[in-house]
Amino acid sequence: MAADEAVAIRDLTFGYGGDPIFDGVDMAVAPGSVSAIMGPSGTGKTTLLRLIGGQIRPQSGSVRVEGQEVTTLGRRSLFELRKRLGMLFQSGALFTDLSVYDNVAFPLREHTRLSERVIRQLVLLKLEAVGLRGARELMPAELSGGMARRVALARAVALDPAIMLYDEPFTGQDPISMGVLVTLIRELNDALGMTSIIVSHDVAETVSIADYAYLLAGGRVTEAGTPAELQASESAWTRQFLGALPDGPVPFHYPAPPFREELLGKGVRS
Ligand SMILES: Nc1ncnc2c1ncn2[C@@H]1O[C@H](COP(=O)(O)OP(=O)(O)OP(=O)(O)O)[C@@H](O)[C@H]1O
Repeated sequence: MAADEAVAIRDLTFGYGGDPIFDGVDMAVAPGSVSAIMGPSGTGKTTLLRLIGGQIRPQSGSVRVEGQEVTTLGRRSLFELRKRLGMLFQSGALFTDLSVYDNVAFPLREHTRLSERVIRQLVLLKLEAVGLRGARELMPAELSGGMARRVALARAVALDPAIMLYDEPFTGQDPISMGVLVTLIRELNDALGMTSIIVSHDVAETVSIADYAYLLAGGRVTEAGTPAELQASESAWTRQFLGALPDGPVPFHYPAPPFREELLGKGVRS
């Protein structure tokens, strides 16, 4: 079934058992776009990716991926759907006992019946796309952190997913590797005709390649728009968040009595 939206979320509510994490989330991700999901720690960004991937089910609401309702899919259909979803998570380590080549070949050998000759073409193509065709014989222990993340990216797109989900893809990277990854994510999205959703605390880098960004807070999407629209937002909170400003509606200072009073010992018991 053709879908106007790569991912469409409507009136989503979810909680792990305690307080609800989502209370009416709506989101519409256009095919071919790069979208950023941002928000303070603990607002549920990773949880939202898990709901999109069908790893967890919401209490109510709808999550459609390429027109398919994920929340009611059975195991077999979910398995099929996941082949269309690529995931690059911060914790997604490489198999340490497999070479770079075999790491990228792994999903192809696992999920397809392609011959080794075809698999070789595909692996070399993906490694070329991330600039590491020449590193195919290396073992993961011989790679820098940036190279390892790029191999993981090549592995994540090995099956040509329609949608790529990234969870904190830049964490732990030096500025050069981060710049390479940022550009790569955008280029791969466009070259492979994917849709990408990125959860990241690296606001400036993520926004620099995003077509659209969602800010999550308090169980909802508090603001959504193009980076330019968000930068021009009337909300002081949004501007503070996007500009990484230390002070604003989210105060720098934990609530405390006036400093002068404390220095002078007023109201201090000990
Ligand atoms: N498996 C789980 N069981 C119970 N609670 C969980 C589970 N996973 C996450 N949580 C809680 O759900 C809330 C949202 O977590 P989540 O990791 O989705 O947030 P996040 O926005 O991705 O955070 P961060 O930016 O710090 O990575 C947090 O309060 C977290 O403690």
